[in-house]
Amino acid sequence: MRIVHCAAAGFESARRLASDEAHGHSFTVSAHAATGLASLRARLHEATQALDYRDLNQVLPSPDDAALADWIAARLPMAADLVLRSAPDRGVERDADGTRRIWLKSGFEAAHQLPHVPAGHQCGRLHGHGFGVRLLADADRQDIAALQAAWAPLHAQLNHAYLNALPGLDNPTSENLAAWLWQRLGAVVPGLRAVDVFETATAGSRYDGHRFRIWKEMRFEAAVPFDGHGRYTGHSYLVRLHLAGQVDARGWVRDFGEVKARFKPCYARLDHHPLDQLPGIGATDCAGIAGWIAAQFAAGVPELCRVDVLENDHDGAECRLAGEGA
Ligand SMILES: Nc1nc2c(c(=O)[nH]1)N=C([C@H](O)[C@H](O)COP(=O)(O)OP(=O)(O)OP(=O)(O)O)CN2
Repeated sequence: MRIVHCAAAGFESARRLASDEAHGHSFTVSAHAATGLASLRARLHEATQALDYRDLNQVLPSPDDAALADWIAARLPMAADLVLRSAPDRGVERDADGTRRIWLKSGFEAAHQLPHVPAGHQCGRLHGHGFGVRLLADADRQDIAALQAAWAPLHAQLNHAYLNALPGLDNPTSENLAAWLWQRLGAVVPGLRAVDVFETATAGSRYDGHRFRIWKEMRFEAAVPFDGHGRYTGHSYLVRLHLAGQVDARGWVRDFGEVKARFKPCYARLDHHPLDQLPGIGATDCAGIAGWIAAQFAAGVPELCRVDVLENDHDGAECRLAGEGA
């Protein structure tokens, strides 16, 4: 089990890239590091403040997303993974070892039904979603324009379609959709690293050519000690459970609904409670809460590979288990 702390910051800047007119962005960057949360927060803030309301071409010769992530990483005192977002649909991930992946987010609106779910399951009925899709590819081998070009014909095929009618998608679970997209994009996108499918605002699946990782999010409201003098504060927490594995005969790793149902007893102990009174909890920061949830939940769900807990839009922690850098 490995705890990774997360901090995030934003900056508003202008830049001009080779093919562009000068224009502005609201950038956000989140940093993920195993040690030194206070220093991570402070130095991330310092680095992003140095870019705020700046002409980025005065800072870097070619301030593309990957170069900006390198610039910020060089100003952090510890090894950190970064996720930089230059617009809602694009950005770059930079691992602590310098590996960089660009990402493009898009979506489509479609109808489907899942033919292999148990009788009475809501997803056996004809229904639909505004699906999100995120493509990740090596930054040194791909650019956003090439990803957009590769995605366009697939968008045309999926948007406003009945997914079950498309060849190869007779069982269109999030997992099968991610694998279907991977098969079609792999041939035309050298350096493709992963395909994410966001089925709802709270659930989705990643396929990286080898394994699936699904996630389900829930929110809970809780109190935590604020200082050493008996004062409490509270947060609306987000918990994101990740499960990794292969798909079964139903076409999923585990039903999102089952993940939620299995989490229910744990959820009941968190929601509308003071977290310092949970039996067995150590620290009540996000790291402590994520570790506590992982310990409670992992026994019944061997596919659990990561638990994220965020106390607001900026601050959180990940508890990484087997196969996720634990
Ligand atoms: N592993 C998977 N599980 C489920 C899939 C899937 O593709 N892979 N799909 C479905 C349904 O299509 C469903 O619409 C989405 O599931 P769920 O998250 O349970 O939906 P809700 O919006 O009802 O979730 P709440 O958080 O309870 O509002 C089911 N499972």
